[in-house]
Formats: sequence, C-alpha cells, structure tokens
Amino acid sequence: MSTPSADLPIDETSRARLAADGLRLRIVDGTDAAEYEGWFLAETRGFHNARPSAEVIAERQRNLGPDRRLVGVYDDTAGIPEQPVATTICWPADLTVPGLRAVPAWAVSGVTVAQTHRRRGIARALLEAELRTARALDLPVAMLTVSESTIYSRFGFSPAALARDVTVSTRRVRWTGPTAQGQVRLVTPEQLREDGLAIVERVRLARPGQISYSGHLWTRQLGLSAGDPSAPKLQTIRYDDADGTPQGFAVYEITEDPSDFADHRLAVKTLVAATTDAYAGLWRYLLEVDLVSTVTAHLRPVDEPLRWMIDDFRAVRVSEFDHLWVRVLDVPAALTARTYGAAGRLVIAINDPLGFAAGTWALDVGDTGEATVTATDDPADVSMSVNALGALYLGGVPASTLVAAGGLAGDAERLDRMFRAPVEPYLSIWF
Ligand SMILES: CC(=O)SCCNC(=O)CCNC(=O)[C@H](O)C(C)(C)COP(=O)(O)OP(=O)(O)OC[C@H]1O[C@@H](n2cnc3c(N)ncnc32)[C@H](O)[C@@H]1OP(=O)(O)O
Repeated sequence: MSTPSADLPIDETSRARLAADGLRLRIVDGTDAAEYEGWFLAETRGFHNARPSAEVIAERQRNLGPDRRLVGVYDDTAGIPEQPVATTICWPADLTVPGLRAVPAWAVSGVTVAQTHRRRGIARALLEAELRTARALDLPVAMLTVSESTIYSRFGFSPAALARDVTVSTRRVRWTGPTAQGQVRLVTPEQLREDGLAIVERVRLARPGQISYSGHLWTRQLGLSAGDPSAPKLQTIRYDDADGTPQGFAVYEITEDPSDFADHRLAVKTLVAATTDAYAGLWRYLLEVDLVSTVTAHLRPVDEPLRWMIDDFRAVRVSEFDHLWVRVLDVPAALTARTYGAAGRLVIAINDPLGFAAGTWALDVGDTGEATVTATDDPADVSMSVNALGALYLGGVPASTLVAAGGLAGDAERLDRMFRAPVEPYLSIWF
C-alpha cells in the first residue's frame, strides 16, 4: 500500500459512528492474502454472486492495483468474523469532461452491506466517509455506476451519462451506411489485450463520461479473467484500417435457438471504434453474421448512429437507462476542469445538505470557453441542488429538464448554452 489514496487514514467521523454500534470500520490491507480473501468473499456475497474459487481470489488480488482503497466494516460477533459485514472499494480515475479533457474523480464501487446488518445506516456511514475521503484527496468529483437507482441521490449523486440497450432485428436490415475501407479480422482475446486497451485509451478523451481504466475492469471485457463462465463463448474481432492500423474491436457471444438454427441471438458485449470507418465496419459485420436473427448490444451511447445506417429505422429498438452517476464535491475545481459553450457570468447558488458544494458561486466563462469560479455574495442568477449540478456537469442533461423536475430554478436556455456538451456523455463500462 503505497499510494496516497490507499494510505489515507480511515474517516474518523464514520469510524466513531459505527464504533458506537459495536462495529469496526477500517482499511483492508489488499496485499494480505487472508485479509483480502475475507473482504472479497464479503463483497461477492453482497452482490449475490457465486463463491469465487481460490484461483479467482488470487487473480483478483494480483490485479488489484496499488491505488485501490478497500474498506470493511467488521462485527466481531458475526457468524464469520473475518469477513466484513460491509465493503467498499474506491480509487482515483480520470473522468472525461466537456472540453475533451479529464478531471480526477473518486470511483466508488463494491458498496455492500450484509443482509444481517442492512438498514442500520452502515451504507450511509460508508458513503459519507468516501465523500470526505475524496475531498481529503483533493478529488473534486465522485462517481459510480449503480445496482439500484434509488439509493444514491440522497448522497448528492445524479445520473450524468445515460446509456442504451439496443435490439436489432437483422432480417429487417439492409446496410445503407458507409462502406468501410479497412478489414474486420477474427482475433483471439489475447491479441486484443494490448491493442484493444490502446484503442480504449485513444478514444477516452473524445467523450465526456468515459473514465480511465485497466486491470480487471479491462480483462473481464475480453473474458480473460479467471473463472469467467462466459469466456468460452466470447468471440473477438478487430477492425484494421486500410493501412493495417487497429482502429476498433468488438466482443460478442452467440446463443443458439435449438428449435431453429437460423434464429440465433448475437449479444455484443463491447464495441469500441476510434474512427467512423471502424464503427461502420464492425457494426456491418455484426449485423450480417449468418444464422443470427437478433443482435443485442448492451451499454451503448444515446447518440448511437446505427439506426441511420440501415434502411429500416424500426428494426432497432432502444431502451434507455441511467448509467454514470456524478457527485460534485469541490465546485471551483470541478467547474474549472471543464469548458463551456458560451461566454458570460453566471452566479449559481447550490444547495447541498452534506455541505461539500453548498454556497453561491460566480462562474465566469471567457471567449475560449475556459472558466474561473469564485465564491460570491452576489445575488444568484440560478439556484439548484447539488444533484442538479451533477446532472448538468457532463453536459448531457438539459437544464430545462431539471427545471421541469424541480431541482433547478433559473434561465434554462442560458444554462444550456453554457453547459450542454457538443457530444453526448457516455461511459462504456460498469465499474
Ligand atoms: C456503487 C455500488 O457499489 S452500487 C451497489 C450497491 N449494493 C448493492 O446493491 C448490494 C445489495 N445491497 C446492499 O448491500 C445494501 O442493501 C445497500 C448497500 C444497498 C444499503 O445498505 P444499508 O446499510 O442497508 O443502507 P443504510 O441503512 O445505510 O441506508 C442508507 C439510506 O439509503 C436508503 N436505502 C438503502 N438501501 C436502499 C434501497 N435498496 N432502495 C432504496 N433506498 C435504500 C435507506 O433507506 C437510507 O435512507 P436514509 O438514510 O435517507 O434514511
């Protein structure tokens, strides 16, 4: 444990609150095999997953990375006292913001509380501790992807990047999009281990909402993590441009319909394209796989151009959901990290029950779109909850929507001119 995020002492407020309830909140040493195993088994159980094998536990520990901060809540009277009754795992990651640059953010994950200890305020103690930890680490923003959308708004988080699942009825599809100039190649997952991650990294700054990642979050997409039951079914393709440079890849799985061999389903797990040419080449390949009648793709951007590249718009059905949730902790640092679409001065009053972002702030945007932010006593032009600020932050949620929903009061049109991003935010993974 050598990085600042892992070394920072445990949050004293939450430690004391849980200690009053007979519980021990502490940092878990991820380098200690027994300690890690207890933590990992608790986290796995918390998500109702199968008990992992020794090989899986060892691999996950090896891939942990030095910046991971593991936290556990221990109850010495619990049935398995070496396993925490609650867990979190957090780390700093770069979050792309409008202006195609990144802000350092606290990624919060692995939030579980054992069934035996639920609804006693343990998750609240953990979440509030993580928000204070992020501030102590000078991280202006916290972020998470969620199992349930009912939990995190009370901590100031809001959906900032939505995503879509798409289902394509391939029999109705004739490709009308561009003809890709390069080639789709069948490759092994191993061949994508480095090339694929290099492409992910190349496109990361092109979209607000994308985050930096590697390790297990990457290898699991290729089925390269130990004990992955879906691995044998995964197929991997790479798109190389006319010069032979890899520009995209996809990972998919085909499920047979035993009653009709021409009715298979193809599920796209991942599709990453660095160029429009690669995008067209990969999608066309996937839509034209023989014996397949339905193609599904999980976690796609809300502005996916696919429907415009086939002759039957209604052959593609979409369903939209919240994906990346964002929580602003440090208003000046967060708001100056991104750029804006219109110059001007806007005084924003922010209501934050947890205090981090509360106050009245003057946002001064220059002609280049760069901003300065200062605390002010001037009257506010707009007022909003910290949740509304999180929703606006990546430029994907219209201010008019938030005005209608009641989280924001003020000139929505002006806010949109400043805050809306020219490209829709999107995060292509769960974390
Ligand atoms: C980023 C991530 O890791 S997402 C993964 C979240 N984890 C899971 O879904 C795993 C299964 N669930 C669990 O482990 C637990 O039920 C948790 C972590 C969701 C909640 O833990 P608990 O300790 O029971 O929550 P806690 O008692 O602290 O409640 C905190 C607040 O959230 C509310 N809350 C907790 N769980 C839920 C829920 N599932 N739905 C709605 N509200 C909830 C509580 O009512 C409480 O509200 P209040 O403080 O405003 O009165």
